[in-house]
Amino acid sequence: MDRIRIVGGNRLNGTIPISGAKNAALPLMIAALLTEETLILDNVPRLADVAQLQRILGNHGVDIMSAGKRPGDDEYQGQTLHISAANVIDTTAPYELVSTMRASFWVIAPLLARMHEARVSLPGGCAIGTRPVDLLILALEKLGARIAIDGGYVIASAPGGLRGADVEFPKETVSGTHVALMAATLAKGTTVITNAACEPEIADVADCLNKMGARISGAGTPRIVIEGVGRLGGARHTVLPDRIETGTYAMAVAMTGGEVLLRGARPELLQAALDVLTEAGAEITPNNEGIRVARNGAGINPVTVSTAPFPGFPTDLQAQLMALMTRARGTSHITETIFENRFMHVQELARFGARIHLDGETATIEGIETLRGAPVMATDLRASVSLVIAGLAGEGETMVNRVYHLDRGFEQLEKKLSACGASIERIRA
Ligand SMILES: CC(=O)N[C@H]1[C@@H](OP(=O)(O)OP(=O)(O)OC[C@H]2O[C@@H](n3ccc(=O)[nH]c3=O)[C@H](O)[C@@H]2O)O[C@H](CO)[C@@H](O)[C@@H]1O
Ligand SMILES: C=C(OP(=O)(O)O)C(=O)O
Repeated sequence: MDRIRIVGGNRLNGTIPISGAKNAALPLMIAALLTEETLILDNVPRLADVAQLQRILGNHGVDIMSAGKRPGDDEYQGQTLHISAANVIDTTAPYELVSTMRASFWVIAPLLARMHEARVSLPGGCAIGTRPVDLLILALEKLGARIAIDGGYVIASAPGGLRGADVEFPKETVSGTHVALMAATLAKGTTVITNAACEPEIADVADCLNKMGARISGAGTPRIVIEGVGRLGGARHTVLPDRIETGTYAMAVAMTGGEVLLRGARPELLQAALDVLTEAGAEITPNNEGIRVARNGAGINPVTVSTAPFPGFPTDLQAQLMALMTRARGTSHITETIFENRFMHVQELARFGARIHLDGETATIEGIETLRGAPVMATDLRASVSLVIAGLAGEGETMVNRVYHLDRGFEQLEKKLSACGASIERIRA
């Protein structure tokens, strides 16, 4: 497996283009199953998860054409996918394909809504907690689906089609909201989702569904109303910029010092994280090209932060913030409220000399002046990139093993960072 080698100590200076959001691109690709017409998606990031979802959709009989680059496109330009689910030939999503990626389970919603049946393996994904799918099943049952679990598969059917209903989530769930939203677009009658997740990726998917002919209002708020329609058609939609990639590079700059323009980033997608970075001592300046992040001279201030659903501080930036705080001038506290076991990076950050104490869902980080490079490995995507951030500041060499996880969510990470002066390279297996 490939590895990433970093020699720490360089400041970051330059421009980093921000890619399309993984967590919007995946449900948008899945939404193509709702129509026999072609859905065209622009700004789709080139990621392992996108490639894996292409395989999964291919197994259902979906045709995906990826348009090549045009003259004038730069090397970071996202791809354009033409996705056509004219003929769904198989409503089963098998274990071998679904087990590596959480979001692939969500195909259950469009398959049920359009084909009235689905057989989908229980999902895998990042090892950050138990991650049940009970709330997704609850939502589909509310919409009239019959569901059984057999041999590790969720078997769902709705012989006469789904029916609109009130779906009230007992806790906010991004996956539950995506599934309920997609399923309700083709249900008979009106669906009202309450306590819906408000993440920007949900609003982006709803925007695209509306372009396809759906009738959705309120996406991005806790109450979404969907009036079911008989069919959806084709559309063209651009994936919104990745707020987690944006926050990750902003933290990398705050860690190393320097000044970087995060091109194409949108501040309103991650205001809570930008506020924390300002408190930590970074200068954040949104402009019409993106967000400029700088830290010149000043040290890193400690912070106290709890993760929370949008618009709070995202759990997907928790590990990166923790890496940054290992070098703060004082003691920080970070509480993880979304996933019960999202601290796999703690023991790996300790290899750099970081001082972190875990007590239940709160980590106490005692900042130190100097991290030292080390061989490290992580078992999930955001934990892996937190090790890259630590490596960029660590004295000497860091080797990040198992980069498979990084490739799931960060497009051309080593190229983007080395273009800004980092000493970072991929060592191919
Ligand atoms: C592909 C994608 O978009 N992944 C994101 C999505 O994950 P994901 O959609 O899995 O996250 P959810 O919002 O659904 O999960 C939030 C919490 O609800 C729990 N839960 C969820 C569903 C369920 O049926 N039962 C249940 O108990 C989960 O275990 C977790 O503790 O949102 C998370 C929270 O912002 C992010 O960290 C992930 O990057
Ligand atoms: C946890 C993540 O992904 P997934 O939900 O696919 O595991 C993530 O994007 O940080």
